[in-house]
Amino acid sequence: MAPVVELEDVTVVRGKATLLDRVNWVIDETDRWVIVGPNGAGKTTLLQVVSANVHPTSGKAMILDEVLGAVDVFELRPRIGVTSAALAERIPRSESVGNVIVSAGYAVVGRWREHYDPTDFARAGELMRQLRIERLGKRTFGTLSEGERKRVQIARALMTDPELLLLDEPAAGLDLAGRESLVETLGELIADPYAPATVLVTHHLEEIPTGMTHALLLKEGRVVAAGPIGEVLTDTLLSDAFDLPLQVSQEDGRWSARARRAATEG
Ligand SMILES: Nc1ncnc2c1ncn2[C@@H]1O[C@H](COP(=O)(O)OP(=O)(O)OP(=O)(O)O)[C@@H](O)[C@H]1O
Repeated sequence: MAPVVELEDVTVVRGKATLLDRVNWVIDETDRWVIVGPNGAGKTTLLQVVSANVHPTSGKAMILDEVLGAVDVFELRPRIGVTSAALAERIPRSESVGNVIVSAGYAVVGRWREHYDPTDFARAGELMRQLRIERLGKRTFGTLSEGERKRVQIARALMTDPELLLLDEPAAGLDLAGRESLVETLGELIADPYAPATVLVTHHLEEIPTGMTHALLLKEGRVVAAGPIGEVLTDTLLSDAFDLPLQVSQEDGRWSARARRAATEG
């Protein structure tokens, strides 16, 4: 089975800045990846490459069997579900939740005169149930809480039955209960063997749902480590990525990290 994503020495340069530096990465169909790294490490840039929104300056990016640069990205993008703060900002606040979700089929934000089939609405309804937002269908996006908005965006990202799902900091800005509830829902989603290959970007290990299989650590545009999650989220590698002595723990499939306390005398 061909990988869903294959990056070979992908480098992205803007002016004098190297945002990604010779990144090699393979995502297989059943993989659920988490990308962790400090602010400015290049996480969002990496997701932009994988979502066919940024082309590598050099290197090769193969996404869903297509080579970036040699494919019509407008055909490729509907095959990839994305949630990000930047995308959320483009959603009209006056749009109903149902329309925010169903309009993903046309890759538009803001429903206008597109035609939708009853199956589209049935699919949107099913996703709203899965994301536990079925009661919000008629509400406008602008009236939702941050947690509800995140769920609507995930439902929208899944609307086209994507082959790849990219979640850029899905739990950012949520309170503790909201985070825990969303992390639980994400865990349920990715536990489905038919769920698409998934990549989740986060700053916080506490936001990693159970069932994530792999992790990639980024620092200054470079991959510090990539592989099975248990081999990557270690004290040593995470401390290296964040330039801070860290202690990582895992319990019941959930992760956390905190600064290691300096040894005290006496
Ligand atoms: N067009 C650009 N020109 C120059 N530098 C850029 C440009 N776009 C992004 N950068 C820089 O590239 C680096 C990587 O940015 P990116 O947003 O990918 O990081 P990130 O890991 O997602 O960060 P954060 O965790 O803060 O969201 C940052 O230092 C950013 O300032």
